[in-house]
Amino acid sequence: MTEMPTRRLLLVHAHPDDESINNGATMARYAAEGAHVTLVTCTLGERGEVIPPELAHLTGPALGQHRRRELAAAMAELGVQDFRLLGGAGRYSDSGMMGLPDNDDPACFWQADVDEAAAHLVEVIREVRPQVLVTYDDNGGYGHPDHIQAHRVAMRAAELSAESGRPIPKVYWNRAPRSVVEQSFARLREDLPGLPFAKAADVDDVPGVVADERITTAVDGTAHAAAKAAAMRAHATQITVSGPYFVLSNELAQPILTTEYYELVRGERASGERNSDEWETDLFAGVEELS
Ligand SMILES: CC(=O)N[C@H]1[C@@H](O[C@@H]2[C@H](O)[C@H](O)[C@@H](O)[C@H](O)[C@H]2O)O[C@H](CO)[C@@H](O)[C@@H]1O
Ligand SMILES: [Zn+2]
Repeated sequence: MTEMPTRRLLLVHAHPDDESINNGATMARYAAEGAHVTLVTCTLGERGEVIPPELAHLTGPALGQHRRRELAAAMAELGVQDFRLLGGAGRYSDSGMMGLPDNDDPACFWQADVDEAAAHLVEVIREVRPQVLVTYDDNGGYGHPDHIQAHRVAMRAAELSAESGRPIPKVYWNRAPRSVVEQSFARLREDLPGLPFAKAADVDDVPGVVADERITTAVDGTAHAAAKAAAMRAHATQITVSGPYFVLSNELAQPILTTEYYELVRGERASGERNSDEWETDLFAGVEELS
């Protein structure tokens, strides 16, 4: 059995595309640096809207299988080889946007038993033994049921791991500092006339936007900007990219962030001081001393 790399990162996401949007630069950077990056995706996004007209016929399981191929293509762009579906392909289906009757589908992730779903994730944690876990905040970033459930399952799995004597040293939520997002949108509004997009989204449309003070960690992935954009392009049913900007099927332009931001919610900041002005610059900072 080949020796696992010293540094091991586990990310838990709701649909194919979330990993590239939220963490594409971080994943590419750590994979390039030799860390073991494991992605667990909870559904195949079977209820997603489809952007390209020539693919508009794809719905349900056929869309899910297509998005599974998009995910594999995106992982190739990021250099990530370990990517899995929670409980195996098709175990949990896309729940649709909050409030829709789709949310009541017994097979959808929103209806999943959290402990049962977390047990599938604990199996991955026991195998990979990650020092760092990344997931969404308790609102799933923007209130989508699958994102909220992914948060609940990831945090429950971290709790179960700790209870069994295998705590994950550091747990982070995806975040975006309001000042950085506001500056990015100011540039976007200036550039908008030259883009193939008609409208800009609002700052608060960006998942996980919080006051700068909530941010603990900024991972500079600028060197991997091209890989992140290519990974987002690979999710062609969901994302259209133009330069440093993208739209989802709602056609509202957003900036592609290549420094990606996090809030440490379990474990100790490397500096050992909470609320210090200095942001961590490495998710693994201090881990060696911890594990
Ligand atoms: C980024 C993300 O989580 N996308 C989800 C989301 O898709 C959005 C949804 O279709 C919405 O109605 C559109 O306006 C928006 O543009 C889409 O991004 O929800 C889908 C259904 O659950 C999911 O498949 C998709 O991955
Ligand atoms: Zn999603």
